[in-house]
Amino acid sequence: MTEPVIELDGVSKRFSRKQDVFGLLATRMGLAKRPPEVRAVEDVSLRIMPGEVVGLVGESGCGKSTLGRLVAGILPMSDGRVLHRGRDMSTLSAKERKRATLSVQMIFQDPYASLNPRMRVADIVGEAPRVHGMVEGGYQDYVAGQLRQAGLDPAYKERYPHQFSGGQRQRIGIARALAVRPDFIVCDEAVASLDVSIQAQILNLFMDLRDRFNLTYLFVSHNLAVVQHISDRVVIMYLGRVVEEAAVADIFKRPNHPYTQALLSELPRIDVRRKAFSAIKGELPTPLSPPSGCHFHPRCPFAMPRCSLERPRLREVAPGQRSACHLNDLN
Ligand SMILES: Nc1ncnc2c1ncn2[C@@H]1O[C@H](COP(=O)(O)OP(=O)(O)OP(=O)(O)O)[C@@H](O)[C@H]1O
Repeated sequence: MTEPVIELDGVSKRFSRKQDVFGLLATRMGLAKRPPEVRAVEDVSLRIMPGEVVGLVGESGCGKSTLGRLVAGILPMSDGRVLHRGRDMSTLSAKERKRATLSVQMIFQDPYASLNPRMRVADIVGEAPRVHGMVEGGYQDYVAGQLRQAGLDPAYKERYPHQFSGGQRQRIGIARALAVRPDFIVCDEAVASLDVSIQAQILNLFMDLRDRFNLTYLFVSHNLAVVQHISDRVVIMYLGRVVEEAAVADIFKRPNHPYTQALLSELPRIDVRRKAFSAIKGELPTPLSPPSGCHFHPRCPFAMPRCSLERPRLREVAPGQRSACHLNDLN
């Protein structure tokens, strides 16, 4: 059986909320409770297979970026394990971990903020492979090759990031990520800040690179049209939990979870039968004190008494489609 490139096993992330100095003193002296925790990601298990593009979708604040950062290893977990090609990242030796960390790269929404403005493009792209002894042939040729691969003219390699357009900067970010030869890339809203025509070019570049280098992607986005275009499989998150996952065609044709249905109803061309959900009721509750049971129940038009009491488990509702909703037990 093929092994997943990335596997998450019960991954959670809690952030402790900052307190002011009086709150901190009161907590230290035992006069006040510990500061409340933000449960950004709760018990997520996921397998991503070689060559797959998995779209990660949900409203703002539901934990997508946090999950992406946990996968990329740039944020420590509170609980759970992330396995890269079957190996638990936390149990690797320092040398092995360095190699595994390089294998999983991240591309961010704001290419400008993620590039050092004082570094020339050649160094932005070439520094990590040079430090890690990955440069094949001459350094200048290696950098030129990496830039070319991302669709940039190597003649500009002595320039600084501010001398490039938004789309070109994102290509620099892509060249930097690819230069250390990853097999898995987390794209966190990687095209969200670009014009629509540039978005299409960058999405096509991601697809070309996947085919050329056998890459696997976790594609974090709140744009359903982009996710539909690029993904093989879609994972829907709500308030830190995965509520549904399925092949892209199944998610868009027959969404199971009421939250997925509500999200899709915001796409204009979706089946009118789902118009009952045309806007998701109410605001996303705070992850400081999420609703009991199914987190979605206060906003769900189908909520039953059980939904506020018991957390629904993700279970298979059709081949390859898993959903966490008590309604499925009524069928
Ligand atoms: N460093 C942090 N410290 C405290 N809370 C945090 C931190 N990072 C994220 N959070 C909280 O964790 C929750 C999930 O945030 P996250 O950014 O992962 O969501 P998201 O779905 O990616 O949203 P967006 O699309 O707006 O980026 C939010 O309530 C956020 O405020």
